[in-house]
Amino acid sequence: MTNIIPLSELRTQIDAIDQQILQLINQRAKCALEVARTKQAEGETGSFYRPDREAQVLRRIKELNPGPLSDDAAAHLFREVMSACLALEKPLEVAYLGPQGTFTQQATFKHFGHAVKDVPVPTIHEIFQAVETGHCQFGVVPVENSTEGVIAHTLDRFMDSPLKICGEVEIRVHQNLLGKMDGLIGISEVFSHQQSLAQCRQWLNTYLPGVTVTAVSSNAEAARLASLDHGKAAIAGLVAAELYDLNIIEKNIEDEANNTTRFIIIGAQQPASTGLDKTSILVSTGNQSGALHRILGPFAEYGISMVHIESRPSRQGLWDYVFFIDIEGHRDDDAVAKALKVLQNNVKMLKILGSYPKAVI
Ligand SMILES: C=C(O[C@@H]1C=C(C(=O)O)C=C[C@H]1O)C(=O)O
Repeated sequence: MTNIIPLSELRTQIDAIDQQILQLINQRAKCALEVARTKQAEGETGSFYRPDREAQVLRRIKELNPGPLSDDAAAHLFREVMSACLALEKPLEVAYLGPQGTFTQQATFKHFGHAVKDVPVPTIHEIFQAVETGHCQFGVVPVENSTEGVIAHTLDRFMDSPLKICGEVEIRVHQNLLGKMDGLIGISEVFSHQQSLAQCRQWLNTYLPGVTVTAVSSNAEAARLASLDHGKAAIAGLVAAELYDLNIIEKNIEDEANNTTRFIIIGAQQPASTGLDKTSILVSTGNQSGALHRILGPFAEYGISMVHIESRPSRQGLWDYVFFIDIEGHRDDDAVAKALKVLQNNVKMLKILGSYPKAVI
């Protein structure tokens, strides 16, 4: 028989370990504060947050992790430790698509940790504005969903914004039917954001045929409305259920099993190369033949993978388009720099929206 260690002894061990962890974390926090002082002494102003350095710290933790904690669990713990360390100086102010309880808020905490000051903002346009005016240092906006495709508002806003993309984060999006009722019978209306409604279209047709479906400004707003009327339901995340004290009538009602939304972090910063980065660009060719060839040629020539391409009307002429493109690598990496230089000569306009570390957690 294996030797069973008494509970009291295990708890004594855990208490002693916790004391050591606490001391070490505080030692780390003091170091992080010193980093801030050094940055200040070197003349840096504004935020001491460094997305490139944070990505490297988290990647290293995953590599070093001996287990039994999973690499992801270890990285999440360190995400929070870093967040708390950075907040000692001054918590970052991050604008996100509110109100509280949205998936964008979840994405904000996943990327920055919980020590940020999260500032709910009602529209994507105003999130850009909040960062452009310096009201917040960073913003978090959805950019694409695996079921529904790009969020056009976000892409379009980049056409005239000086802001850069300085990070990305993905959230596995589970949709749920929430309400004050106990089941599907008697539901007269369902509220949700238009993206979420689209992600649950088949489910709604199958289980709530003929029920009025109304798009509102956010899932959290839908949950709030459902909390006011016992005959009306909302489609939203579980955080919204808790926030508005709603029953979970049906869980995971999204049509696609891997429904995932990608969010980007916008700000004035331009992170340094980490070796595992992406670069997003905006390209306009004018209404010419062979336009796509001129765009893709330089990437093929320098062996650069394109992860995403999306076209949007340029709004500068009928059938004139701009392309939003994500490639692998950082603008300072040799091959990417060379390809972008060639591209610049091939097209009417090239705007680098940012080079940033690939999502780590
Ligand atoms: C400590 C630094 O500053 C901040 C805090 C970090 C941390 O706690 O590890 C990492 C990057 C920055 O966001 C640093 O630049 O090294």
